[in-house]
Amino acid sequence: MFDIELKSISKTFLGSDEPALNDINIEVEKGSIVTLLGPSGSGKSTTLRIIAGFERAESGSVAIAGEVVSDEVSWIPPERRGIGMVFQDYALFPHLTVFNNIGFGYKGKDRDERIKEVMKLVNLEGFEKRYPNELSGGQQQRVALARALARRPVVVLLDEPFSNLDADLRIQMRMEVKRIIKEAGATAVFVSHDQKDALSISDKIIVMRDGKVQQTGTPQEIYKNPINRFVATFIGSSTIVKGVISKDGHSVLTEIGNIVFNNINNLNPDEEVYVSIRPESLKVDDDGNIKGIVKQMSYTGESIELVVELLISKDEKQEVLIHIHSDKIINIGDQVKFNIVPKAIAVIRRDL
Ligand SMILES: Nc1ncnc2c1ncn2[C@@H]1O[C@H](COP(=O)(O)OP(=O)(O)OP(=O)(O)O)[C@@H](O)[C@H]1O
Repeated sequence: MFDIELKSISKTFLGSDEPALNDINIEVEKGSIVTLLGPSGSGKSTTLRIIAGFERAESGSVAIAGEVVSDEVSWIPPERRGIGMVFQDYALFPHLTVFNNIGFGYKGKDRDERIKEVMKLVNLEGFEKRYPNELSGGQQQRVALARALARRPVVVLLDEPFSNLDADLRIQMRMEVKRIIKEAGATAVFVSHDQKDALSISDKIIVMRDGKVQQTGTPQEIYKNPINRFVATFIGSSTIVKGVISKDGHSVLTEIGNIVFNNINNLNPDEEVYVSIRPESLKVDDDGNIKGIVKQMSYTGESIELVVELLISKDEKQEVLIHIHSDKIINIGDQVKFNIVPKAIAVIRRDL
């Protein structure tokens, strides 16, 4: 059962030649967390606003909990769609206490009881009488989330909810927000341009670019099997090399060597392809059969990230990304040898 269904949604803003959304189809399963992920201008916020009813599509339909809320003939306004919103800046009322912010607009008989319940859920007990300016960023976000959940919405929509938090708090709040949404049993759609937020919080990721859906899948599917070059380089880092499928169809002959695959789906012998190689698939090894020179190096604490340049032919070079998880001392200008290990390597069609 889907709590959100977008069918063939298109939208071109007045005065613009290019559509902001071009034939978008999205299905969000009940109780799941889905992230719309893409670069600036890819159409994420417009999609969210169309689901919420702040914007109307020219064509296509939107259904929430099985009911059509928008199509060519019908229109249900935002306040009657059973939606809770968390905005990027949280949009808390500065003159209201935490208690009254959370209860704002809630008219049910169980108001006080429900506010207490959601305050417990978001771990804000004891903060009832505080005002928003007396709260930390993470606490403000909890209030915004509690307010969105108070009315027991079918769907919660969150627009870049982590962008105002510093790095440590961001990691903590990702896990916390996920817990809260799952405990509340809500269906949630996030908008994000941050791949780490998307990978860590989502059951499914919808990757968008130029108003189109590029790929939909679990974080693992998107990371391990990106469908095109854009997805491979936008989510995580990847080295892209050119290759040709071998005659027997079991390997790809690339500029940096022959890579064997167990199964290459839907690709023909001699077909020209790209291969996306994640940094953890290149293993530095003194007996390795690929050689290169270290051009850049950065130490992140967890690993050493290298950019290594290989000489492919007299006038062609290829840079590859390698992550090392050891105390090995490597300097810029050193020669390194490495092998390809089939951990996270994907064959990508050239025409997608
Ligand atoms: N109200 C508007 N009027 C005209 N054009 C708009 C309007 N809102 C969005 N657009 C355009 O529609 C396209 C998609 O914008 P949208 O805000 O949905 O992208 P986004 O992926 O959310 O980007 P960001 O991460 O920067 O918020 C962009 O080209 C943008 O300029």
